[in-house]
Amino acid sequence: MGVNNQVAPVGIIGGTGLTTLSGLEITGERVVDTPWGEPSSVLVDGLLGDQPVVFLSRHGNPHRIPPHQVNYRANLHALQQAGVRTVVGVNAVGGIHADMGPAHIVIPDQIIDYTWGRASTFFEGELEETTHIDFTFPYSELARALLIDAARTVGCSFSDFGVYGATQGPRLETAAEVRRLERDGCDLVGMTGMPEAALAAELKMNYVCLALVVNRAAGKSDHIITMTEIEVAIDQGMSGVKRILEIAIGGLGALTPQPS
Ligand SMILES: CSC[C@H]1O[C@H](OP(=O)(O)O)[C@H](O)[C@@H]1O
Ligand code: HPA
Repeated sequence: MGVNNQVAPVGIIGGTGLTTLSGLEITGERVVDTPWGEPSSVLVDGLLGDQPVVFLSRHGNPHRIPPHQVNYRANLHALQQAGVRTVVGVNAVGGIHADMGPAHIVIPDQIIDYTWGRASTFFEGELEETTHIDFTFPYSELARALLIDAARTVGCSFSDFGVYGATQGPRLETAAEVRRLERDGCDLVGMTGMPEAALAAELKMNYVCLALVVNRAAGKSDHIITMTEIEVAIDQGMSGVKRILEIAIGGLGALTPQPS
């Protein structure tokens, strides 16, 4: 994996708080279908600066698809068909690590999957051979480096590491569940990180997560979690997420696909 001069569109999957991407100069919208069903939203084609982008809203637009019912396979397949080689998954998360409070941005380096019952692989049905992809490093290190450099330039509060614990949802966790996640080594908790990351890897796409902490995880503050505090953190932090994307996007577009 490296960089080249051929520009491919970058896929951005927007999550909670990023149903549309302001700043994207929209050039078109496509309703697409895939062998795995319909993606969550239309594909929005546009330019972020000079860089072609394909934007997809993970929970639909308006936000209506809960995390356990997102058709992750259709979303990733649709982006691949659109020529995307690199995908940025933007995620709202709960912070477990003490330094990861509301409006903090995290570019995680690892993930633990606690989800169940989701369609989590393209390798099923009548196959010619069994395939086991390597998933040691679930996020593209080159893409992470670009986001980390961009976050430094923005000067926002961010962490360049973090283990994302992907829970089933749609309910939030109990305090004891969060303590277990912490013992397991999770720094963040969200509901959509998997199988999105693994499906991108199966398609040999570069995948990276750009996470915005929108609340302290259950039991990690002196109050229960409210949608109001989440909305406040989104208002405070999403502008930083967008600035990071704007700065990193050209470099992300130049990344080549993962080697076979
Ligand atoms: C209380 S908000 C929970 C909701 O937000 C996150 O979505 P996304 O990762 O798409 O930004 C989380 O995973 C849940 O789906
Ligand atoms: O606390 C949380 N838990 C799971 N997913 C989340 N998405 C935002 N906050 C959270």
